[in-house]
Amino acid sequence: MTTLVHADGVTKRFGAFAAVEDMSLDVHPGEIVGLLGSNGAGKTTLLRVLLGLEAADVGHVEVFGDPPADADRHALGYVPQGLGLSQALSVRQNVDFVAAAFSVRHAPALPTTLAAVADQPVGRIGLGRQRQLAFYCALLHSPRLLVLDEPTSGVDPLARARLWDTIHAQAEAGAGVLVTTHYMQEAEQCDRLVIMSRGRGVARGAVGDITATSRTAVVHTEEWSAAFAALDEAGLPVTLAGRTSRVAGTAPERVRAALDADGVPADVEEEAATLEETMVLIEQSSRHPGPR
Ligand SMILES: Nc1ncnc2c1ncn2[C@@H]1O[C@H](COP(=O)(O)OP(=O)(O)OP(=O)(O)O)[C@@H](O)[C@H]1O
Repeated sequence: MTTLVHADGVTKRFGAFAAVEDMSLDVHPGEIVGLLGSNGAGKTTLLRVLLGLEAADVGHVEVFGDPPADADRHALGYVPQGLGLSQALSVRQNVDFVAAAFSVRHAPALPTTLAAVADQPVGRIGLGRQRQLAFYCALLHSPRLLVLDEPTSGVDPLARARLWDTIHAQAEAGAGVLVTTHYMQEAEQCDRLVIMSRGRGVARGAVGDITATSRTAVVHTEEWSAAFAALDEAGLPVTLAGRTSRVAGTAPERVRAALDADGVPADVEEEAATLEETMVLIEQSSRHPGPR
C-alpha cells in the first residue's frame, strides 16, 4: 500500500527538552488517523516535523515518499491550530489567494454559510465559519493528504458534525487524514489512533484495541450520592456518569470494600472502560510506570 506519511523514530528537541521522542507513525490513503494526548504531549510539534516546518533532530520522515522539504505541496492540505487565514482579507480574497497559490482555476462554489459573508473580513466572521473557510481552502486543490490540528476546537456541535462529514468524505474519496483532537467522540470516528504522552507514543491501534485491556467498576445504587462520597473519600478515581459512579482501572472488590466500609448498599459490576477512561489510565501509567 502507498504510504502518504512515514515517520520512524522521530525526536524533536527544543534545547534540552524533547517535545517529541522516538515517535513512529504511518498514514495510508483512505484512512483517518487520530493523534491524541493531553496538552503539551507533542502532537503539534510532531505534525510540524512531518510537514517540514520543524526539522527532526533524530529519525526519518517521508511525505509522499520524499523528505518533507521536497514533498509535493499541491498534494497536501493543512489546517493549523491558528487556521492560517488572513484576518484582514475578506472570505473571497482568502479563497482567491489560496486558489492562485495552488493554480486552481475553478474553485467549487462557496458553501452558503460562507457565501453569505463572502465580502466580510475574516476577522469579523465567527470562529465556526472561519474553521469552515480554513477547511474549504485546505481542500481547494484536492489534496491526497489532509493534516488537521484540532480542526473543531471551539466549534459548536452541529458545525463540528458537519466538519467531520467533510473529513469522512475526503477519506472515502481516497485521501489520508491525520487529525489531532481532544474530543473523544471525534477520536472514536478515526480508523486508528496514536496516543502520545510527554512526547512519546504510548498506545496505538483501533479504538477497540486500545480500550480492550481497560476495565471500569460501575456502581449501581439508589444511594448514588453517598456512594460517590464514599469512593471519593477512599481516594479512588471515581467519576459520575448521570447517577452512576464509575471507577476506572480499579478492581470491583476494592470498590465494594470502600462502599461496605461506609455502609452504602450497591451492586458493583465490571465493564469495558470508555476511551476517555482508558486515556486517563494510559496517561497515569506513562507517568507512574508499574502495574495498573
Ligand atoms: N518552539 C518551541 N520552543 C520551545 N518549546 C516548545 C516549542 N514548541 C512547543 N514547545 C513545547 O513542546 C511541548 C509540546 O508542545 P505541542 O504544542 O507539540 O503539544 P500538543 O500536544 O500539540 O499540545 P496542545 O494539545 O495543547 O496543542 C510543550 O511543552 C511546548 O511548550
